[in-house]
Amino acid sequence: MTVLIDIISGVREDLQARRNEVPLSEITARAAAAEPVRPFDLSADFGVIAEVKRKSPSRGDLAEIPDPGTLAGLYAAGGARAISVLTESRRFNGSLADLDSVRAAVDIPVLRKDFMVDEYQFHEARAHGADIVLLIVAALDPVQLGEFHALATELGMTALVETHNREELEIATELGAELIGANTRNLKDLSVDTDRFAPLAQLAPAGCTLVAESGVAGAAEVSKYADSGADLVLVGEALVTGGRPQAAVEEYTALGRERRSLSAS
Ligand SMILES: O=P(O)(O)OC[C@@H](O)[C@@H](O)c1c[nH]c2ccccc12
Repeated sequence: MTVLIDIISGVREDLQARRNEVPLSEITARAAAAEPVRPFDLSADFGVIAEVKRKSPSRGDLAEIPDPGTLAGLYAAGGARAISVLTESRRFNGSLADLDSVRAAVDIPVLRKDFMVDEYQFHEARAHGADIVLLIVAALDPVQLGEFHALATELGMTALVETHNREELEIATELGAELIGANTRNLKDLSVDTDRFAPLAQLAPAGCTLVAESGVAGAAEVSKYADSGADLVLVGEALVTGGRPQAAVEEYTALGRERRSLSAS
């Protein structure tokens, strides 16, 4: 069984438990009553989506993060464009409580980073204040992907449509996704190869906002992704383990902007 299928079966079990506590009718009502969405400006300058990530299936425990709100505050002070919060519990040790504390601590958009496979999770994301949700093309059939994209949009959220290869990028393009992620980590075997970004960036539709996901260990990868056309970089591990979250976000943002302006001229 691939890692992705395995993760999703755990996600479905946990979801069933939450659903027994709070039925769909109740979660949709909570979503409708939630704080308004913070719009994510797709036309802004190069930026960093900074992730709150405690653990990962490939690397195990990364950082304790006793207070995700405090970490998010440092990211925001460094100029992060959005905060990504892992809410998957079994492999990433995340939670909706983390999403709540981050949303309360900052005033920039917050991404619920999870394996979204059921309509319930979108209402739940919004009920917990999410402004952006992740849609993983590899995890969904094209019909579901279309339905979930429409649902996220209907709820006012922006969907980050994550791709890993040419075929998935074509599906994201067909969908009309405005925010497309190219993940250099293959979710089927978890290997990262930063060289995967450039060929995908080449294929991205004109006018979309492109996010380079995974594999940023430091400035070198930020430059590499920006030079290949990334509008945003999504960084987890390096920020939670590096000990200087605010300075690193500042540095990556400045560097990416510089590289983008060089490649534009
Ligand atoms: O820690 P990294 O290598 O900076 O990666 C961050 C992010 O790209 C990664 O957490 C991620 C990308 N897509 C995902 C989907 C599910 C869970 C996690 C992810």
